[in-house]
Amino acid sequence: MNICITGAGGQLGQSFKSLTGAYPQWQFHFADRSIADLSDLSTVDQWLEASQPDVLINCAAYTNVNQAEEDEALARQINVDAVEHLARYCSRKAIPLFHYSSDYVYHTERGIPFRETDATAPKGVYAVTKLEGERAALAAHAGTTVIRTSWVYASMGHNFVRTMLRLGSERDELKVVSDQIGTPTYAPDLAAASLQMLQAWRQGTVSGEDMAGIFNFSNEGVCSWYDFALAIFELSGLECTVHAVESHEFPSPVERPHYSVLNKTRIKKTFQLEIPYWREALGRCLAAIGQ
Ligand SMILES: NC(=O)C1=CN([C@@H]2O[C@H](COP(=O)(O)OP(=O)(O)OC[C@H]3O[C@@H](n4cnc5c(N)ncnc54)[C@H](OP(=O)(O)O)[C@@H]3O)[C@@H](O)[C@H]2O)C=CC1
Ligand SMILES: Cc1cn([C@H]2C[C@H](O)[C@@H](COP(=O)(O)OP(=O)(O)O[C@H]3O[C@@H](C)C(=O)[C@@H](O)[C@H]3O)O2)c(=O)[nH]c1=O
Repeated sequence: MNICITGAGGQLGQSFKSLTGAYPQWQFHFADRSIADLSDLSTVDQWLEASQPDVLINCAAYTNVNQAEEDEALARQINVDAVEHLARYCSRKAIPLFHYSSDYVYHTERGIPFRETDATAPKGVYAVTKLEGERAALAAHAGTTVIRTSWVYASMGHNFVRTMLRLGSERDELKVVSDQIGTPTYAPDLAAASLQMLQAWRQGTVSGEDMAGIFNFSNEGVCSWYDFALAIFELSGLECTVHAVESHEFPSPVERPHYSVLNKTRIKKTFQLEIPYWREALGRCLAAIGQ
């Protein structure tokens, strides 16, 4: 089976790369932006033609939440138009498409872990385009699997863990928001779960129909960004005093949700997944970084 993966240079894309050894029965084809540029669909089509996917996994996205406010056209091109294009291709070929979305699409004041069927109310260009991208993909191809995830980090790339380690080594004190609650997701755990889903489908324990649609996924547990920062410094042994602040004390052009914890019952039950606790996953990430 040919598994083709876009956005190979990102956190999730690289995490898939690190797991290929566990699936010797499958052939993986990775494309970063230099091979398949989602803002130039002819390069995407050429790569698809050459690699002939049996499954397509889209890890490419415009993910800079603040910058997206100024780059709306590009964010929409990558997070919506290109996703619809990929979904149309998968529909024509009758192959599964895996695509990723964000906890930021929910953004309502529910205060109970969000189920996939709950109302959405995204704020800001990034979150709005992520929701539009999900909808476009699901409308174009019934065999689309959308995984909504949150607070993704890895030992490489741009993420909160690496930012905290950098700032913590430069400063004695940091201010971190304590009124935004969610769950971190270690990118290799998300990649591993995605491959377990495909394996269940391939082995016939889960049908293509049951694999399609929207699923939430994050690590287990709940924390604020402040708690997350404290854990990063505690587990890495780096000394830095962290002050809990409210969101308005860390000004940003985009409002983040105060609560975006995901209910993961659907993915756990459908695929019999055991999901690691966020602090344990953070420990593995810090070990991989060498902290
Ligand atoms: N990061 C997070 O906190 C969260 C991410 N998600 C979603 O999970 C998915 C994976 O995110 P993650 O791996 O963390 O994100 P990253 O930002 O680490 O990776 C995104 C990748 O997309 C690539 N990309 C951007 N523009 C293009 C383009 N025009 N053509 C081809 N590739 C492009 C980037 O390439 P380059 O390296 O060249 O810039 C980058 O490698 C995304 O759908 C994201 O929206 C959901 C919730 C949280
Ligand atoms: C660096 C820093 C951030 N913060 C706050 C800002 C923000 O509310 C929170 C996290 O910072 P980030 O820059 O990682 O935030 P952000 O880029 O909004 O992270 C989001 O990225 C997109 C792609 C997603 O889909 C989301 O799930 C989420 O991971 O911490 C502080 O309070 N103090 C700091 O020193």
